[in-house]
Amino acid sequence: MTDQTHTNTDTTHTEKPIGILFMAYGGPESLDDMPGYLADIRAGRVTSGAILDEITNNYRQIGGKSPLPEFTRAQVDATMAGLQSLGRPLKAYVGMRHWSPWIEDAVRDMLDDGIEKAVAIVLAPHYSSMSVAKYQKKIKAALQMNHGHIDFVFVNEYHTEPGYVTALADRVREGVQSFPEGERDDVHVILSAHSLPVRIEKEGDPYSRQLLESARLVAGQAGLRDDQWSWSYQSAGRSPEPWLGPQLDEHLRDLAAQGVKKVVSVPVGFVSDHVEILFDIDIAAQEVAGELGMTLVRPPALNTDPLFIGTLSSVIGRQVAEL
Ligand SMILES: C=CC1=C(C)c2cc3[nH]c(cc4nc(cc5[nH]c(cc1n2)c(C)c5CCC(=O)O)C(CCC(=O)O)=C4C)c(C)c3C=C
Ligand SMILES: [Fe+2]
Ligand SMILES: [Fe+2]
Repeated sequence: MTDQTHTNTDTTHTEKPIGILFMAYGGPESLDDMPGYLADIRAGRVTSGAILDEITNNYRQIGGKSPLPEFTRAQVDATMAGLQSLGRPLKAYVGMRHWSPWIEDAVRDMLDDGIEKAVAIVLAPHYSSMSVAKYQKKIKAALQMNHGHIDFVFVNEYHTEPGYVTALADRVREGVQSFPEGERDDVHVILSAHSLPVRIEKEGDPYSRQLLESARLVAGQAGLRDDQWSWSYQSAGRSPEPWLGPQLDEHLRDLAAQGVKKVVSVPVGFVSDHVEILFDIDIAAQEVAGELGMTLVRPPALNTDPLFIGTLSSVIGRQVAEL
Protein backbone atom coordinates (compact mmCIF):
# COMPACT_ATOMS: atom_id res chain seq x y z
CA MET A 1 0.00 0.00 0.00
CA THR A 2 1.36 3.40 -0.91
CA ASP A 3 0.90 6.44 1.18
CA GLN A 4 -0.38 8.90 -1.37
CA THR A 5 -0.94 11.75 1.03
CA HIS A 6 2.55 13.13 1.40
CA THR A 7 3.36 14.46 -2.01
CA ASN A 8 5.20 17.72 -1.61
CA THR A 9 4.88 18.75 -5.21
CA ASP A 10 5.79 22.23 -6.30
CA THR A 11 3.69 22.67 -9.46
CA THR A 12 6.16 25.20 -10.86
CA HIS A 13 8.84 22.54 -10.57
CA THR A 14 9.47 19.88 -13.21
CA GLU A 15 11.85 17.91 -10.98
CA LYS A 16 10.71 14.30 -10.43
CA PRO A 17 9.75 13.49 -6.86
CA ILE A 18 12.31 11.76 -4.70
CA GLY A 19 10.79 8.76 -2.93
CA ILE A 20 11.15 8.50 0.83
CA LEU A 21 10.60 4.90 1.90
CA PHE A 22 9.87 4.61 5.61
CA MET A 23 10.17 1.05 6.87
CA ALA A 24 9.05 -0.44 10.15
CA TYR A 25 8.65 -3.85 11.76
CA GLY A 26 4.92 -4.20 11.12
CA GLY A 27 2.31 -5.49 13.51
CA PRO A 28 -0.93 -7.48 13.50
CA GLU A 29 -4.10 -5.45 13.01
CA SER A 30 -6.21 -8.10 14.75
CA LEU A 31 -5.69 -11.35 16.66
CA ASP A 32 -6.68 -13.23 13.49
CA ASP A 33 -3.45 -11.97 11.93
CA MET A 34 -1.28 -13.63 14.58
CA PRO A 35 -0.53 -16.98 12.86
CA GLY A 36 0.47 -15.27 9.61
CA TYR A 37 2.45 -12.54 11.37
CA LEU A 38 4.42 -15.02 13.46
CA ALA A 39 4.99 -17.30 10.46
CA ASP A 40 6.61 -14.35 8.70
CA ILE A 41 8.78 -13.37 11.68
CA ARG A 42 9.82 -16.97 12.21
CA ALA A 43 10.59 -17.33 8.50
CA GLY A 44 8.17 -20.18 7.91
CA ARG A 45 9.41 -22.31 10.85
CA VAL A 46 6.57 -23.99 12.69
CA THR A 47 5.31 -21.99 15.67
CA SER A 48 4.10 -24.30 18.41
CA GLY A 49 0.52 -23.92 19.63
CA ALA A 50 1.87 -22.92 23.04
CA ILE A 51 3.97 -20.04 21.63
CA LEU A 52 1.13 -18.89 19.37
CA ASP A 53 -1.27 -18.89 22.34
CA GLU A 54 1.21 -17.07 24.57
CA ILE A 55 1.98 -14.31 22.08
CA THR A 56 -1.69 -13.99 21.04
CA ASN A 57 -2.56 -13.56 24.70
CA ASN A 58 0.09 -10.84 25.06
CA TYR A 59 -1.48 -8.95 22.16
CA ARG A 60 -4.96 -9.50 23.64
CA GLN A 61 -3.76 -7.74 26.80
CA ILE A 62 -2.54 -4.70 24.86
CA GLY A 63 -5.83 -4.28 22.99
CA GLY A 64 -5.90 -7.12 20.43
CA LYS A 65 -3.67 -5.46 17.84
CA SER A 66 -0.37 -3.65 17.46
CA PRO A 67 -0.42 0.15 17.61
CA LEU A 68 2.82 0.20 15.57
CA PRO A 69 1.22 0.75 12.12
CA GLU A 70 -0.71 3.80 13.37
CA PHE A 71 2.30 5.31 15.11
CA THR A 72 4.41 4.69 12.03
CA ARG A 73 1.90 6.56 9.89
CA ALA A 74 1.81 9.46 12.36
CA GLN A 75 5.63 9.57 12.39
CA VAL A 76 5.71 9.58 8.59
CA ASP A 77 3.14 12.41 8.38
CA ALA A 78 5.05 14.54 10.88
CA THR A 79 8.43 13.87 9.26
CA MET A 80 7.16 14.73 5.79
CA ALA A 81 5.70 17.98 7.13
CA GLY A 82 9.18 18.84 8.44
CA LEU A 83 10.78 17.99 5.08
CA GLN A 84 8.61 20.51 3.21
CA SER A 85 11.14 23.20 4.06
CA LEU A 86 13.63 21.52 1.69
CA GLY A 87 11.53 22.82 -1.20
CA ARG A 88 12.10 19.59 -3.15
CA PRO A 89 9.31 17.39 -4.53
CA LEU A 90 9.17 14.35 -2.27
CA LYS A 91 6.79 11.43 -2.02
CA ALA A 92 6.46 9.20 1.03
CA TYR A 93 5.98 5.44 0.96
CA VAL A 94 5.49 3.10 3.91
CA GLY A 95 6.64 -0.52 3.90
CA MET A 96 6.62 -3.03 6.74
CA ARG A 97 8.98 -5.96 7.12
CA HIS A 98 6.63 -8.49 8.69
CA TRP A 99 3.09 -7.37 7.79
CA SER A 100 1.14 -5.23 5.38
CA PRO A 101 1.72 -2.70 3.96
CA TRP A 102 4.70 -4.81 2.84
CA ILE A 103 8.05 -3.34 1.78
CA GLU A 104 7.76 -5.30 -1.48
CA ASP A 105 4.44 -3.60 -2.33
CA ALA A 106 5.81 -0.16 -1.48
CA VAL A 107 8.79 -0.70 -3.81
CA ARG A 108 6.47 -1.86 -6.60
CA ASP A 109 4.35 1.26 -6.08
CA MET A 110 7.48 3.39 -6.29
CA LEU A 111 8.41 1.77 -9.59
CA ASP A 112 4.85 2.22 -10.89
CA ASP A 113 5.04 5.90 -9.93
CA GLY A 114 8.26 6.31 -11.91
CA ILE A 115 10.42 7.09 -8.88
CA GLU A 116 14.08 7.14 -9.94
CA LYS A 117 15.79 8.28 -6.73
CA ALA A 118 14.88 7.47 -3.16
CA VAL A 119 15.96 7.49 0.46
CA ALA A 120 15.20 4.40 2.58
CA ILE A 121 15.07 4.66 6.35
CA VAL A 122 14.10 2.10 8.99
CA LEU A 123 12.27 3.30 12.09
CA ALA A 124 14.97 1.69 14.22
CA PRO A 125 18.09 3.76 15.01
CA HIS A 126 20.61 0.90 15.42
CA TYR A 127 22.10 -1.21 12.64
CA SER A 128 22.02 -5.00 12.82
CA SER A 129 22.33 -7.76 10.27
CA MET A 130 19.12 -9.13 11.86
CA SER A 131 17.29 -5.84 11.56
CA VAL A 132 18.16 -2.92 9.23
CA ALA A 133 20.11 -5.15 6.82
CA LYS A 134 17.07 -7.40 6.34
CA TYR A 135 14.83 -4.43 5.45
CA GLN A 136 17.38 -3.27 2.90
CA LYS A 137 17.62 -6.77 1.41
CA LYS A 138 13.86 -6.75 0.92
CA ILE A 139 14.13 -3.56 -1.14
CA LYS A 140 16.84 -5.05 -3.32
CA ALA A 141 14.86 -8.28 -3.78
CA ALA A 142 11.73 -6.31 -4.72
CA LEU A 143 13.63 -4.30 -7.32
CA GLN A 144 15.01 -7.51 -8.82
CA MET A 145 11.63 -9.23 -8.77
CA ASN A 146 10.11 -6.30 -10.67
CA HIS A 147 13.13 -5.93 -13.00
CA GLY A 148 13.21 -2.31 -11.91
CA HIS A 149 15.83 0.19 -10.87
CA ILE A 150 15.71 3.00 -8.32
CA ASP A 151 18.81 4.79 -7.01
CA PHE A 152 18.33 4.18 -3.29
CA VAL A 153 20.42 5.76 -0.57
CA PHE A 154 20.11 3.78 2.64
CA VAL A 155 20.17 5.31 6.10
CA ASN A 156 21.98 2.62 8.11
CA GLU A 157 21.79 4.11 11.60
CA TYR A 158 21.09 7.30 13.51
CA HIS A 159 21.78 6.22 17.06
CA THR A 160 23.95 9.21 18.04
CA GLU A 161 21.84 11.94 16.45
CA PRO A 162 21.48 14.83 18.93
CA GLY A 163 17.66 15.13 18.66
CA TYR A 164 17.15 11.41 19.28
CA VAL A 165 19.54 11.44 22.25
CA THR A 166 17.97 14.58 23.74
CA ALA A 167 14.43 13.21 23.30
CA LEU A 168 15.43 10.09 25.24
CA ALA A 169 17.32 12.08 27.89
CA ASP A 170 14.13 14.14 28.35
CA ARG A 171 12.22 10.87 28.89
CA VAL A 172 14.77 9.79 31.50
CA ARG A 173 14.44 13.12 33.35
CA GLU A 174 10.64 12.92 33.14
CA GLY A 175 10.75 9.45 34.70
CA VAL A 176 13.14 10.44 37.48
CA GLN A 177 11.16 13.61 38.21
CA SER A 178 7.97 11.58 38.60
CA PHE A 179 9.39 10.56 42.00
CA PRO A 180 9.29 13.04 44.92
CA GLU A 181 12.33 15.34 44.99
CA GLY A 182 13.85 13.80 48.09
CA GLU A 183 13.78 10.30 46.55
CA ARG A 184 15.31 11.06 43.16
CA ASP A 185 18.91 10.27 44.12
CA ASP A 186 17.81 6.70 44.80
CA VAL A 187 16.08 6.20 41.46
CA HIS A 188 17.81 3.76 39.12
CA VAL A 189 17.38 4.08 35.34
CA ILE A 190 17.37 0.98 33.11
CA LEU A 191 18.08 1.65 29.46
CA SER A 192 17.19 -1.30 27.25
CA ALA A 193 16.70 -2.64 23.74
CA HIS A 194 15.54 -5.77 21.94
CA SER A 195 17.88 -8.68 22.50
CA LEU A 196 19.77 -10.46 19.73
CA PRO A 197 21.10 -14.02 19.47
CA VAL A 198 24.64 -14.09 20.96
CA ARG A 199 25.76 -15.84 17.76
CA ILE A 200 25.04 -12.67 15.73
CA GLU A 201 27.12 -10.47 18.02
CA LYS A 202 30.00 -12.97 17.77
CA GLU A 203 29.86 -12.52 14.00
CA GLY A 204 30.82 -8.87 14.55
CA ASP A 205 27.38 -7.24 14.41
CA PRO A 206 27.58 -3.54 15.45
CA TYR A 207 24.15 -3.59 17.19
CA SER A 208 25.23 -3.91 20.83
CA ARG A 209 28.08 -1.41 20.44
CA GLN A 210 25.72 1.14 18.90
CA LEU A 211 23.15 0.56 21.63
CA LEU A 212 25.72 1.22 24.33
CA GLU A 213 26.87 4.35 22.51
CA SER A 214 23.28 5.63 22.58
CA ALA A 215 22.83 4.62 26.21
CA ARG A 216 26.00 6.41 27.37
CA LEU A 217 25.01 9.57 25.50
CA VAL A 218 21.48 9.50 26.94
CA ALA A 219 22.66 8.83 30.50
CA GLY A 220 25.29 11.58 30.23
CA GLN A 221 22.83 14.12 28.88
CA ALA A 222 20.26 13.24 31.53
CA GLY A 223 22.93 13.91 34.16
CA LEU A 224 22.84 10.42 35.65
CA ARG A 225 25.66 9.24 37.91
CA ASP A 226 27.48 6.13 36.59
CA ASP A 227 25.93 4.05 39.38
CA GLN A 228 22.48 5.45 38.67
CA TRP A 229 21.85 3.63 35.41
CA SER A 230 22.47 0.27 33.83
CA TRP A 231 21.97 -1.58 30.59
CA SER A 232 19.56 -4.44 29.98
CA TYR A 233 18.28 -6.38 26.99
CA GLN A 234 14.63 -7.35 26.72
CA SER A 235 12.15 -9.31 24.59
CA ALA A 236 14.51 -12.18 23.66
CA GLY A 237 12.96 -14.40 20.98
CA ARG A 238 11.52 -17.78 21.80
CA SER A 239 14.31 -19.81 20.25
CA PRO A 240 16.62 -22.36 21.91
CA GLU A 241 19.90 -20.50 21.28
CA PRO A 242 21.35 -18.01 23.81
CA TRP A 243 20.33 -14.37 23.45
CA LEU A 244 22.17 -11.30 24.74
CA GLY A 245 21.41 -10.50 28.36
CA PRO A 246 20.76 -9.66 31.06
CA GLN A 247 17.04 -9.85 30.31
CA LEU A 248 14.87 -7.22 31.96
CA ASP A 249 13.26 -9.58 34.49
CA GLU A 250 16.56 -11.02 35.73
CA HIS A 251 18.08 -7.52 35.75
CA LEU A 252 15.26 -6.26 37.97
CA ARG A 253 15.92 -9.17 40.35
CA ASP A 254 19.66 -8.29 40.49
CA LEU A 255 18.88 -4.64 41.18
CA ALA A 256 16.36 -5.56 43.88
CA ALA A 257 19.02 -7.74 45.51
CA GLN A 258 21.26 -4.64 45.58
CA GLY A 259 18.54 -2.70 47.39
CA VAL A 260 17.12 -0.73 44.45
CA LYS A 261 13.44 0.09 44.99
CA LYS A 262 12.67 2.77 42.40
CA VAL A 263 13.24 2.17 38.71
CA VAL A 264 12.73 4.16 35.51
CA SER A 265 12.64 2.05 32.34
CA VAL A 266 13.53 3.72 29.03
CA PRO A 267 13.84 1.40 26.00
CA VAL A 268 16.29 3.23 23.71
CA GLY A 269 16.05 0.76 20.82
CA PHE A 270 12.36 1.32 20.10
CA VAL A 271 10.90 4.51 18.66
CA SER A 272 7.18 3.83 19.11
CA ASP A 273 4.75 1.90 21.26
CA HIS A 274 4.32 -1.78 20.40
CA VAL A 275 4.11 -5.13 22.14
CA GLU A 276 7.74 -5.11 23.32
CA ILE A 277 6.98 -1.99 25.33
CA LEU A 278 3.27 -2.31 26.11
CA PHE A 279 3.45 -5.95 27.15
CA ASP A 280 7.10 -6.80 27.84
CA ILE A 281 7.68 -3.70 30.00
CA ASP A 282 4.28 -2.36 31.03
CA ILE A 283 2.79 -5.73 31.95
CA ALA A 284 5.50 -8.42 32.32
CA ALA A 285 8.31 -6.29 33.83
CA GLN A 286 5.77 -4.36 35.96
CA GLU A 287 4.59 -7.65 37.40
CA VAL A 288 8.15 -8.68 38.30
CA ALA A 289 8.83 -5.24 39.81
CA GLY A 290 5.63 -5.54 41.87
CA GLU A 291 6.68 -8.96 43.18
CA LEU A 292 10.05 -7.47 44.17
CA GLY A 293 8.44 -4.51 45.94
CA MET A 294 9.85 -2.06 43.39
CA THR A 295 8.16 0.94 41.76
CA LEU A 296 8.76 0.94 38.00
CA VAL A 297 7.99 4.02 35.90
CA ARG A 298 8.05 3.87 32.10
CA PRO A 299 7.88 7.31 30.45
CA PRO A 300 6.09 7.54 27.07
CA ALA A 301 7.75 6.17 23.95
CA LEU A 302 9.17 8.62 21.39
CA ASN A 303 6.25 8.20 18.94
CA THR A 304 5.78 11.71 17.44
CA ASP A 305 8.04 13.55 19.87
CA PRO A 306 9.09 16.71 17.96
CA LEU A 307 12.79 16.17 18.71
CA PHE A 308 12.64 12.64 17.35
CA ILE A 309 10.65 13.69 14.30
CA GLY A 310 13.15 16.53 13.78
CA THR A 311 15.90 13.90 13.84
CA LEU A 312 14.19 11.84 11.15
CA SER A 313 13.65 14.96 9.02
CA SER A 314 17.25 16.04 9.37
CA VAL A 315 18.74 12.58 8.70
CA ILE A 316 16.54 12.18 5.60
CA GLY A 317 17.10 15.79 4.53
CA ARG A 318 20.89 15.25 4.51
CA GLN A 319 20.46 12.26 2.19
CA VAL A 320 18.04 14.12 -0.08
CA ALA A 321 20.64 16.87 -0.45
CA GLU A 322 23.03 14.26 -1.88
CA LEU A 323 20.56 13.17 -4.59
C1 LIG B 1 17.79 -6.45 16.27
C2 LIG B 1 16.91 -7.40 16.27
C3 LIG B 1 15.47 -7.25 16.49
C4 LIG B 1 14.70 -6.13 16.74
C5 LIG B 1 15.15 -4.69 16.88
C6 LIG B 1 13.35 -6.58 16.86
C7 LIG B 1 12.27 -5.74 17.14
C8 LIG B 1 10.97 -6.18 17.33
N1 LIG B 1 10.50 -7.47 17.45
C9 LIG B 1 9.14 -7.49 17.61
C10 LIG B 1 8.30 -8.60 17.76
C11 LIG B 1 8.72 -9.93 17.69
N2 LIG B 1 10.00 -10.37 17.48
C12 LIG B 1 10.02 -11.75 17.44
C13 LIG B 1 11.12 -12.58 17.22
C14 LIG B 1 12.38 -12.13 16.87
N3 LIG B 1 12.85 -10.82 16.84
C15 LIG B 1 14.17 -10.81 16.41
C16 LIG B 1 14.99 -9.70 16.25
C17 LIG B 1 14.58 -8.37 16.46
N4 LIG B 1 13.32 -7.91 16.69
C18 LIG B 1 14.55 -12.17 16.19
C19 LIG B 1 15.93 -12.59 15.74
C20 LIG B 1 13.46 -12.99 16.48
C21 LIG B 1 13.42 -14.50 16.41
C22 LIG B 1 12.89 -14.90 15.09
C23 LIG B 1 12.97 -16.38 14.97
O1 LIG B 1 13.61 -16.81 14.01
O2 LIG B 1 12.40 -17.09 15.80
C24 LIG B 1 8.67 -12.22 17.66
C25 LIG B 1 8.23 -13.68 17.58
C26 LIG B 1 8.12 -14.34 18.85
C27 LIG B 1 9.41 -14.55 19.55
O3 LIG B 1 10.29 -15.26 19.04
O4 LIG B 1 9.55 -13.95 20.60
C28 LIG B 1 7.87 -11.09 17.82
C29 LIG B 1 6.37 -11.05 18.06
C30 LIG B 1 8.73 -6.12 17.61
C31 LIG B 1 7.28 -5.67 17.75
C32 LIG B 1 9.86 -5.33 17.44
C33 LIG B 1 9.99 -3.86 17.35
C34 LIG B 1 9.26 -3.10 16.62
FE1 LIG C 1 10.76 -9.30 19.58
FE1 LIG D 1 11.56 -9.12 16.58
